[in-house]
Amino acid sequence: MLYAESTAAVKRAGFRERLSSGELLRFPGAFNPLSARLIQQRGFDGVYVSGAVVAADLGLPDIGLTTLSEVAGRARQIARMTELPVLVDADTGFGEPMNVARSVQELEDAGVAGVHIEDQVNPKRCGHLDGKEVVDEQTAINRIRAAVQARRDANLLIMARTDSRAVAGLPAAIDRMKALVDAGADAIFPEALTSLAEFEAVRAALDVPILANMTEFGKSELFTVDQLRDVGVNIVIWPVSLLRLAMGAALAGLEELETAGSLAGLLPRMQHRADLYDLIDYAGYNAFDSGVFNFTLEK
Ligand SMILES: C[C@](O)(C(=O)O)[C@H](CC(=O)O)C(=O)O
Ligand SMILES: [Mg+2]
Repeated sequence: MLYAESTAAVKRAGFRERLSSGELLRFPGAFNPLSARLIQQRGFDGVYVSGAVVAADLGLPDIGLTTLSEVAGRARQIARMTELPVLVDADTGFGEPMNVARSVQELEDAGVAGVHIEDQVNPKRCGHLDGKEVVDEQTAINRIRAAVQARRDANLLIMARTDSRAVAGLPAAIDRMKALVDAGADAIFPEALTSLAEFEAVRAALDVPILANMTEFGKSELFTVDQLRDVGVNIVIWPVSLLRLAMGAALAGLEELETAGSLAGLLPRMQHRADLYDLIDYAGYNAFDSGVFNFTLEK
């Protein structure tokens, strides 16, 4: 009932422990707190909060228009509804290194277990689009140093994302990744790698956990969990996938309404009321105050 039982500190410590085991952790992106609960119910390892999804949800493109407050607010709503660790996309950190520091503290207060900060210039864009630009290495390092110094819980994972692969090629990108690890990054998000061999090369060059971004319609082939595990990836995200699936289903529903005039034919494709109530633990509220919330439902 109500919010998750685990504190943020417990979730962060658990995340660190699982990461140190070297296994591959699966983090689908939640587009709202309810979908985060579905991710948890299905036994995934963590929840990703995508900047692209926060923006798209507001009807905006992913070009750095969303504010720290909007992202932290969404991250807080999601983190408090799941026992799983939440990894949040902090884009470029929302400004200069001092802004990065404040962003990290705000997101830490929101209860997330990890934050990633990238080296794109502002205005940024999706890492799988052409025409990206990255800041110079010292600026990228300064962002990560500021993030590391700002956290108050040493278990908050600071992940450095670099978009340099598409801009400067893999060898230069790997040099930058090493510099970001030296600056204190706990993990690396090598954006827009194109092949499993590239993940293997990054794995061989670094001693910290690495993340694979399996976003659709981008530059990366959609590798399987097994393929990514075999090349030593530690976290895989499907950042926008649930939103894409949900929007696809919503469109199909609207088309059915237009043509059939009723949604009766789509009932088998819908989440049943009973499953929704299960996901939000309606029974827990019923037990808390059966005088007000009692309700039974046949499926
Ligand atoms: C991971 C990402 O940063 C996100 O915001 O989810 C995006 C995903 C996308 O736009 O497909 C990205 O830049 O890769
Ligand atoms: Mg993003």
